[in-house]
Amino acid sequence: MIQETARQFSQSVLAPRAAQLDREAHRALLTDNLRQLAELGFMGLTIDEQYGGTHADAVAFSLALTELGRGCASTAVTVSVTNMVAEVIQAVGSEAQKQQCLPPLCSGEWLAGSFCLSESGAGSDPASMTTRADRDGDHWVLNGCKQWITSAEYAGIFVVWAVTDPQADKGKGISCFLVPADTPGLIIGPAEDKMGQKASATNEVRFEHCRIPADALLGPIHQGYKIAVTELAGGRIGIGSMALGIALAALDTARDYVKERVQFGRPLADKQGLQWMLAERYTEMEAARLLLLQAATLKAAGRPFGCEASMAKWMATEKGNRACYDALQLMGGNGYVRDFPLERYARDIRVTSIYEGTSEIQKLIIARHLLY
Ligand SMILES: CC(C)(COP(=O)(O)OP(=O)(O)OC[C@H]1O[C@@H](n2cnc3c(N)ncnc32)[C@H](O)[C@@H]1OP(=O)(O)O)[C@@H](O)C(=O)NCCC(=O)NCCSC(=O)C1=CCCCC1
Repeated sequence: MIQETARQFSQSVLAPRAAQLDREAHRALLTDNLRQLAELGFMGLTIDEQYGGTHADAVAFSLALTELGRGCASTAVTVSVTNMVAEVIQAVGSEAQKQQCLPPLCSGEWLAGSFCLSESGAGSDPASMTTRADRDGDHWVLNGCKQWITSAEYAGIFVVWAVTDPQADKGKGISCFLVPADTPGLIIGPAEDKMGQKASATNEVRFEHCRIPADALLGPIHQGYKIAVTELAGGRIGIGSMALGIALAALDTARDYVKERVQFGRPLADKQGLQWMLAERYTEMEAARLLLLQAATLKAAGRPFGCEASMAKWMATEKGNRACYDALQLMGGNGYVRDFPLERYARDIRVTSIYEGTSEIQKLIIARHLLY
């Protein structure tokens, strides 16, 4: 039911608006998409009903993200990150923090949540972050700068990682905090001018003597890094699922095109070389789908799923990029112009093998599971 609802919304609302969102980096349309998705229950998919969530599982989350990715990547990534933010609050938050944050996130009162982990010097290696949280009486004081923060300019709540024990071994002195958007000292920089996913804002977020109460600590003190890597694994299912959706949209467009387009007196679809391109790419995306569903099934069952999530993300994003490349190639010049959506799909999918852990980081995680 969730998959079908996502599919219908994606086809009827997201896809017709996606070109305009892309061309104009159209925040108002994105906002409208997000409000409607919140009403349909997509902002707290795995959150308990008592907090306003949909109480579905990771499999439903994956299926939904694939459908949303087919329609509009800018919208899909915002849904994926906001669900990840809601999940971390549900997983490690106190009862008061859940009551404070989850209903507004799930209902759309807060348009989005932001996940503030990366810094300019701490991307693939987030444990080397330098943002500090220093205790001052009944408060923590945040100082530092986060980069590549999805949705920062319209997020209602920020989950922020900062060093609380600079003397500790690497990764052992980091804690996690909840910071509402209107907190003095939280400063949002201008949005990056990106290659794709243009309607989704990506900002720098600075903390300048940003005072938050002691009870803004999210989860146990100094355990923040473990919380981050655990949540990233779940987020990778979302990003991989979205990449699958973008790739399938590209392949479906190219498949329809080669059936119509006539060259040398026959439809392009009759050329075996082009048939094989489609056969290979659809097969790879089917493999990605099964890996994603395997990772999601393990997560839903409460079993370890980190390696499987990395395998699924690697497959969906690397092969998805290849699928978009080939789909564009199949459409020739028409793939390269904005009259058709292929060039947007190719730009939108590119970042999926970079963010939420690069393909190289996914292989590092997989290799660790295989070898140690
Ligand atoms: C895996 C990694 C490459 C390397 O980890 P290290 O070697 O530093 O840490 P290591 O020694 O592996 O681990 C620390 C503790 O943590 C436990 N644990 C790990 N995974 C898990 C897990 N899955 N579940 C539970 N525990 C886990 C580990 O056991 C260890 O605990 P211990 O100290 O032994 O008690 C990690 O750094 C990583 O992943 N980078 C990519 C970051 C990256 O992906 N950003 C993306 C930022 S967000 C982003 O890009 C977005 C883009 C747009 C959408 C929103 C987000």
